[in-house]
Amino acid sequence: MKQTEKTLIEQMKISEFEIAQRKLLFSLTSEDIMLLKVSKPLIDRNIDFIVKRFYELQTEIPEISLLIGDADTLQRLAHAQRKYVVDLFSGLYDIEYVNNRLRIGLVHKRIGVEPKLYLSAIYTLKSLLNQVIRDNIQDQEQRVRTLNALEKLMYFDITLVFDTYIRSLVTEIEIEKEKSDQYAQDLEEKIKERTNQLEVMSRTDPLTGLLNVRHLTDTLTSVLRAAQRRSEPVCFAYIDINDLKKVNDTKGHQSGDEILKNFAETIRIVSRAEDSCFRYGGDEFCIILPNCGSANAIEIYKKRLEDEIQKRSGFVSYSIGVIQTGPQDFLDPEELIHQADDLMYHQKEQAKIKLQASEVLELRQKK
Ligand SMILES: Nc1nc2c(ncn2[C@@H]2O[C@H](COP(=O)(O)OP(=O)(O)OP(=O)(O)O)[C@@H](O)[C@H]2O)c(=O)[nH]1
Repeated sequence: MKQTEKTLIEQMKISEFEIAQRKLLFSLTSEDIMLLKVSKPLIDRNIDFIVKRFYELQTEIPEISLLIGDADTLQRLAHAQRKYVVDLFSGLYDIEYVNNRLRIGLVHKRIGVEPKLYLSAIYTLKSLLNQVIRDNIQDQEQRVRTLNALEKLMYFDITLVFDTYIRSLVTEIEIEKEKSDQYAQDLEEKIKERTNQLEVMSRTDPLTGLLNVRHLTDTLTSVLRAAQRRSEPVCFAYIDINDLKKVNDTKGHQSGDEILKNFAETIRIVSRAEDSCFRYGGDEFCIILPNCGSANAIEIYKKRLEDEIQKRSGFVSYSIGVIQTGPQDFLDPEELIHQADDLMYHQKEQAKIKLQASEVLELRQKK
């Protein structure tokens, strides 16, 4: 249920029982109530004087005068004060009476009437009422008991006003706390998001979007451990683009970049979700192929790679070295990388020798 759907009395959890308890707390008896009720005609006769004098005294205090602000507000307040004085001597201090007192605390908090100003106003009002009672009730015993009853009722009222005033303060603090909790939560989420972005950035090669070499050894170590537990083979492929320097020198560095990006995309497309693709650096790439033997790596993976190259860019020449480790004995990550690199280099040399031989043959045939 929304706060605005509850009355102030409900919000403050003040029941008939609670009102009776509070009356008991101040020894506000039915005899007191009777005495106040009996004084009603006397107060009614003097009400204009009481309210007028009350505001004369109140507006002499600069702080209060400033708070009241203008003649219309003063008139509205005087009207409310008149009603309060009448209520004080109504003899009816029920739920509605309590609700009106509770509302005062709320309004005071809202418009910034400090407790000291409220208490001084109550003191002024009580002095004026006491004066009227003293001047007009001849019977000494009745006069003393009426003054006493009025004092008890005004204390009863003050507690109600303070209850809502304090509750308003607490609510304000709770709202601020909620706001700052929300702010802290938002901040935490932003930091988490930013940390994730930074982590992804720290793991990614900016040109190709593949993983960078920083995490190669760690990834390889955990893949090898998992493979060891499951007795599965792992293949490691080391790839180097051929003659990238020539491309850079003849077509420009940007063309070289395009080749690297295109090749990285090709690797990504042909790899499975469980494969990890790295740009090792420069024009070198590595792929970890878990649960894959070298026959599959060469017959299936390499074939898919070549098909995709054909499909995408036509031609890019590369050298590749694929080393299988496991499922029984496993090389350590450094050795695996080293062997794959060696094999790639050997294949590159072989290809160069083959190319040179075919160029010599071509030249001879031309002659
Ligand atoms: N465009 C471009 N070129 C790069 C980048 N990183 C490295 N290179 C170039 O790639 C070339 C790699 O050199 P090598 O692998 O020694 O030589 P290569 O020309 O590929 O010849 P082989 O490897 O012997 O086939 C160098 O010329 C580097 O400048 C890059 O991010 N962008």
